[in-house]
Amino acid sequence: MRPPHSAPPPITIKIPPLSRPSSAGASPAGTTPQMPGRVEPNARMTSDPVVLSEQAATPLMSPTEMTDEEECRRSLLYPSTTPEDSPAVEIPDEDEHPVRPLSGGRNRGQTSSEASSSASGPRRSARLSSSSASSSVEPQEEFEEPRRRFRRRDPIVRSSSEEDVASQGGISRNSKYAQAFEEAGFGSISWRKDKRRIAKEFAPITQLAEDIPHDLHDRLNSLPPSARRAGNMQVLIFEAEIRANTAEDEPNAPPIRIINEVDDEPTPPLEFYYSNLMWHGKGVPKPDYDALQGCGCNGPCDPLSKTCACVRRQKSFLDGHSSGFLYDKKGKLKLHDYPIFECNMNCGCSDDCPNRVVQHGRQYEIVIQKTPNKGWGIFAGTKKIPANTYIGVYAGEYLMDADGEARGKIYNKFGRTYLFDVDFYHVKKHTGRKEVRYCIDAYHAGNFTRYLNHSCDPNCGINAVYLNEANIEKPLLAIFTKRDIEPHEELCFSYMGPIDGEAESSSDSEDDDDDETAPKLRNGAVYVECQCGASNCCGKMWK
Ligand SMILES: C[S@@+](CC[C@H](N)C(=O)[O-])C[C@H]1O[C@@H](n2cnc3c(N)ncnc32)[C@H](O)[C@@H]1O
Repeated sequence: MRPPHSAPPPITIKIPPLSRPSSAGASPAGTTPQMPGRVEPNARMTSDPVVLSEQAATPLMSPTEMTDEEECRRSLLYPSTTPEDSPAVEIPDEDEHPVRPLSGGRNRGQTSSEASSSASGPRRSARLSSSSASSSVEPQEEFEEPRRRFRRRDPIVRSSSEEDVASQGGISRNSKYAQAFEEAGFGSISWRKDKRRIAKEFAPITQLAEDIPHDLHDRLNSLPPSARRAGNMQVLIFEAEIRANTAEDEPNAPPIRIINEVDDEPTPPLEFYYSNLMWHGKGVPKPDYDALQGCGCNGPCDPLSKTCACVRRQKSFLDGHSSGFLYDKKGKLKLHDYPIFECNMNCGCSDDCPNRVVQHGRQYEIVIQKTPNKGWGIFAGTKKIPANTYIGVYAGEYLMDADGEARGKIYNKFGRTYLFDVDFYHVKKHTGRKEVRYCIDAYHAGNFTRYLNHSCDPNCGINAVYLNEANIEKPLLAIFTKRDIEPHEELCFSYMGPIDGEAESSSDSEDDDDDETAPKLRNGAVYVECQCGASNCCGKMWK
């Protein structure tokens, strides 16, 4: 359970730390993520052309001050819990927290009580966003009821249709077997009639932010750096963790390699749980399956269909700029910056439907590689990646915006941001709400996309995509290439979102340091000069 909301300072979120001191209060060597010289503003990545608000933040700290700051960070990120906050056993209910966006299932990690009892590790943060406003909005739904891990399900006999189940090896409803089953207390259902119910039963489980596992990194971080480096162990374990944690939702994705030819840091800091999933924070509603509309197509959907519900829904969000689905026959994106509505678990169409791309996962090799001046980045592998190819989902914690704001202030102290505002134009238009309601934080959980650096001339873009989610305010953030990517070329997107107007004046700078690359203080937040190297570089990553 999370601590009481009343406790100041404003952060009331408790996330299980990935790195945890072995004894109370002390952080052993290697447990604290290092942030050599990279400093970020309280900025958010954005996909909409919105001006980012510059928030108060502390300036860069000296190493000594950083050490002193650790206790502060811990108390902010992982406030201590009272006994009533930490029930002895919490058993999640799959009904209450169903689905996750990408296909496949995953075991849950620790319960929140286990997590809170071990909380204390330091974290860094900052935020990425698709636009920039901020707001604290009343949650639609809260996970406050006790959760049960197991629920009893009445046994059922599944049959796809009355006519042909027997020929497929199934049990027809009229067969003697079905009668025997029913006499024994088993019900029977048919696919045609009970499609939605069956889909819901097999829907993926919603992951909760409070359950983000951290034991693997805790163990690794408790080892001295020399031990972690022996035999390339840290790299091998990092790469293996990626494979293990994505095996279900990206079974066909080429393996991700980690390369550093710049310095001797073996991998990025061991500070997050590698996952392609969305981990729901407090107050964030579970995915809405009930209102999720599916099409009734058989086999692959026809993009020219006049009756397919998914074609019609997609069309209604295209403002006449395209027709059919947003993917062509090869699964390439036809139009950037528009929301994508893929066929979903309530659809009758087949798995090879052209409107299922993101849900099939990454198909191209990518590499996590250290850059000389921007920290870690994402690069193409040995093969060219064609334009308009799906790369990955910006995975992490789905948070209420107010929680993102609070985290952002802490993250500023570390100078890196993984917060991303979900502030797409179509969401604002659809809801009539200008404020950002949710954000995604890839600091504690996320995938390789958290290493995508900013470029003023980006070769990738971000589209809102809806898989198994009817809530227009909760899309996934899918990254697509915007042009052909050469082998070994770095992949970047714009942290400012699509640039459709003049960048905001930087006259509000509080620091007129002559050194162009020195971190700048603006309204208390620390900014780093953009190092993208593009010919049109405007020198900054944030509006
Ligand atoms: C989302 S992280 C990207 C991954 C990051 N490089 C890392 O090592 O974790 C954003 C941070 O990367 C760095 N960064 C990204 N793009 C940059 C750029 N164009 N110039 C300088 N630093 C950049 C900044 O420190 C920024 O806060």
